[in-house]
Amino acid sequence: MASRNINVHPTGYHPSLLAETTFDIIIIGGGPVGNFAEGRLAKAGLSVAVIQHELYGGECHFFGCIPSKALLRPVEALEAAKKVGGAREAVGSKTVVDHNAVFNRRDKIVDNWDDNNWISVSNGSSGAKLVRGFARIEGTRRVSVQPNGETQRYMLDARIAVVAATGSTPIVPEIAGIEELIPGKELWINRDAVAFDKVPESLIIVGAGPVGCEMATFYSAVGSKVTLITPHAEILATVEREATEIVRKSLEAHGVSVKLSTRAVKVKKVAANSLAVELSNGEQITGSVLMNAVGRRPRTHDFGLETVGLAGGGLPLKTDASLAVQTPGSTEPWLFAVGDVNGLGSTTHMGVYQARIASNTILSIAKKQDQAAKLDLPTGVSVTKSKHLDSTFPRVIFTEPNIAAVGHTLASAQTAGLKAKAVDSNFSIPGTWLYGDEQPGWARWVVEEGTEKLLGATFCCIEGSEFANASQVAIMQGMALTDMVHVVPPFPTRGEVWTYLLNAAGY
Ligand SMILES: Cc1cc2nc3c(=O)[nH]c(=O)nc-3n(C[C@H](O)[C@H](O)[C@H](O)COP(=O)(O)OP(=O)(O)OC[C@H]3O[C@@H](n4cnc5c(N)ncnc54)[C@H](O)[C@@H]3O)c2cc1C
Ligand SMILES: NC(=O)c1ccc[n+]([C@@H]2O[C@H](COP(=O)([O-])OP(=O)(O)OC[C@H]3O[C@@H](n4cnc5c(N)ncnc54)[C@H](O)[C@@H]3O)[C@@H](O)[C@H]2O)c1
Repeated sequence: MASRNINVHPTGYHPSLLAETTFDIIIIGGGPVGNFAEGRLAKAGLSVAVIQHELYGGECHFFGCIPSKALLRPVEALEAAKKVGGAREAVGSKTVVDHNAVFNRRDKIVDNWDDNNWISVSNGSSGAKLVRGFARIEGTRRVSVQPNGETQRYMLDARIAVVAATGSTPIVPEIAGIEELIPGKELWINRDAVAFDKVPESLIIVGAGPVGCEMATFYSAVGSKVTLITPHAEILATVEREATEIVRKSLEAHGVSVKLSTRAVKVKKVAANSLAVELSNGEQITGSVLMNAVGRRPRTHDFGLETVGLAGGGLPLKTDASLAVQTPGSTEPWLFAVGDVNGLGSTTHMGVYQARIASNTILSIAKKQDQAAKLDLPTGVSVTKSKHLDSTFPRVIFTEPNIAAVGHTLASAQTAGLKAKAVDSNFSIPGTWLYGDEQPGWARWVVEEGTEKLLGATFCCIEGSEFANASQVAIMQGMALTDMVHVVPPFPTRGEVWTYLLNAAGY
């Protein structure tokens, strides 16, 4: 990340300063998922150490969700205002947001990449001990910490459990010549894209998943000439096609050149600030920066997993429904894996859900070990099993318009062997006319034939990030359309699309 100073306060949390080296719980990774587990376990009365070698708050807080949404929200607000007569005249002829103001606001939101503030907010209220350094597993319930820039490893022991919350790292695509590019300048990963403070003249994004599409949305909205490349027949390949078509057309209307069904195979510097990229279909394109957005893999390499008979090397840590990892030779679970490191729906919200379940399991183990007297067990500690994650996994993609989805798409339901049908509606409803003019929008419920149970939902509309929440509850409760008829959204809101979906299904 060439353009920013990162302040990780290496000295304040050195392992040599620890008064004790045995804790009830050791959490490895201080991202949002480790932060959640730390709070739930330490507040209940367990002694907890959390080991973090980079910024406390993790990828999400400093290089993922938070800065990317800080960049995207002003774009969304401008797009929404442009759709409402009265507000439209007030914002005038502006087609792009003021990028300097957006960057300044983003910098404040991420505390200028200094984690002091987040340490005092999150770690300060949890009561856990923060230790700065790189952690490795060194056997059952044993962990070493290597401070940044040092070779010595300090040993810590856990009485009850070790929680792996180490997140993920970007995959590097196979593109000939990519190793010649200067990281942070000519070659971006997410860290560069969300932390940059200038608008590149042109940006070539490889990969059209959530990261690629969200960054294409932002950089095109501030005037960069963006090319988005995907090997799939449509962007956002795992989302309902009708929704992704709306988003692609919106990107194209904002000047993004979308290259479908092709790959970047070769990159070459042709001049200062100029790269030439060859695509697998023979096309040549140029741009000043190449952004790698082809996905992430669990951070399990160089993690000592072989010392407990497990494979690392970027493979996910496999868990049971309690988020416990089975380790050869252990009868009582002691290793837990939560968040991106287990590969089960790599988003902050799913990681935090898993951390709640894992923490409850750990607290239940602590209670069994006669520690109940010292524990202040939270209500709900008995919930120690996660539900089948694929069936209810909610996701939001913060493009223009947003896509909010939960559970199955029609295609994924059919692939899973379910007899499913689609019920669709557009957003031509009174709530939308009031919300703004000429808004794109589309919604789908995926319903099981015969039982009429809801299996999945997708909503694509402006400022639509919260739309899938009610459908998630319906799926979780096993609700059928016959029950959903009695759920009444208020008039005149865009939430009434629920009623129009019921109409379309014949209810
Ligand atoms: C650009 C971008 C935008 C995103 N937007 C969203 C969004 O809007 N909503 C959403 O839900 N998700 C989003 N995500 C995904 C989200 O960031 C991740 O799912 C989330 O950060 C996972 O949290 P985590 O705690 O598991 O891992 P991380 O946030 O990666 O934190 C793990 C931390 O552990 C540390 N660590 C790793 N190994 C060790 C070790 N051995 N010793 C010590 N420390 C270690 C790392 O330094 C890291 O900071 C986005 C991701 C990206 C890249
Ligand atoms: N709003 C959100 O919740 C949000 C936003 C951003 C990221 N995330 C999460 O962060 C993680 C990373 O996101 P992402 O978009 O980087 O990964 P992704 O895996 O979701 O998408 C990457 C895409 O790149 C494609 N791809 C693979 N190799 C390629 C190549 N050589 N050339 C071109 N395309 C290639 C993949 O098939 C895939 O479609 C995901 O788990 C995502 O859910 C979430």
